[in-house]
Amino acid sequence: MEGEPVNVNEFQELARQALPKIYYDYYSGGAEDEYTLKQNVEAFQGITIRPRILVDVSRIDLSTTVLGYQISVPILIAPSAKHKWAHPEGEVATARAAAILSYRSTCTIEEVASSCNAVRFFQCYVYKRRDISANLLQRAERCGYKAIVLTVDSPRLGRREKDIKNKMVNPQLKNFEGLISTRVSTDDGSNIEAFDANTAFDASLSWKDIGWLRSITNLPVLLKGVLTHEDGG
Ligand SMILES: Cc1cc2nc3c(=O)[nH]c(=O)nc-3n(C[C@H](O)[C@H](O)[C@H](O)COP(=O)(O)O)c2cc1C
Repeated sequence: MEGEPVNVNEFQELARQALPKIYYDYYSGGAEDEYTLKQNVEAFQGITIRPRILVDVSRIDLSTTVLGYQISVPILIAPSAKHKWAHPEGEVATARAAAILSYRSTCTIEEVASSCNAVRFFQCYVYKRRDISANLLQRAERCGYKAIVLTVDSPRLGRREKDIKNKMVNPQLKNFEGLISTRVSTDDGSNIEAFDANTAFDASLSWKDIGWLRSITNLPVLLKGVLTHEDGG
């Protein structure tokens, strides 16, 4: 690549060169032949902007509100796990921009909260050990996160084939220290999958549990991953 990177694809190429393959594959890979991943990229390319002409754009204000909170641009970074694999500052740096902190972040809820005053939300899963979910939610609330984002589209982790091949290692995540060991070691494929499938995710999670979640937090609960209009209705 010549000169400074100027677009996302060029940054991705730099990341590919800089990161150990096992981490690069984790960030960039998808599940099951990466079929949906490819479809998402294609669908995005199919979106066209219809610019209107002769509109005064000399002063542009992209600020808006989300859940009543003012944000400077209508961009939120989706929760994604394990940022410290890419940069020593991890989620603390991401949160300076705009972020929904992942349940499985590599910085703690508290570290990210004290890094700056951005509006932030906390993403959670419901683990079989409900006390763990309750503990993390209460910490997020205490630290001033404004909403809980419950991921509802992954009762099981997608079958991420690159992670299986790379025998992806699950680290001990600091948010869970003293609560549960997130370090799992099997010789059989991705350790992340092994942890989620065997130890962590409560696959019985259903609508009735949303009431439970709302009973343990005063924050608004948003559902992340509603995929059909039947579920949205
Ligand atoms: C490396 C990586 C880690 C992710 N970790 C999480 C996570 O911890 N929690 C979560 O709810 N979603 C997680 N996601 C899913 C994203 O939030 C998002 O829903 C998904 O990537 C689809 O959006 P996209 O098409 O813009 O990538 C992760 C995605 C990636 C690529």
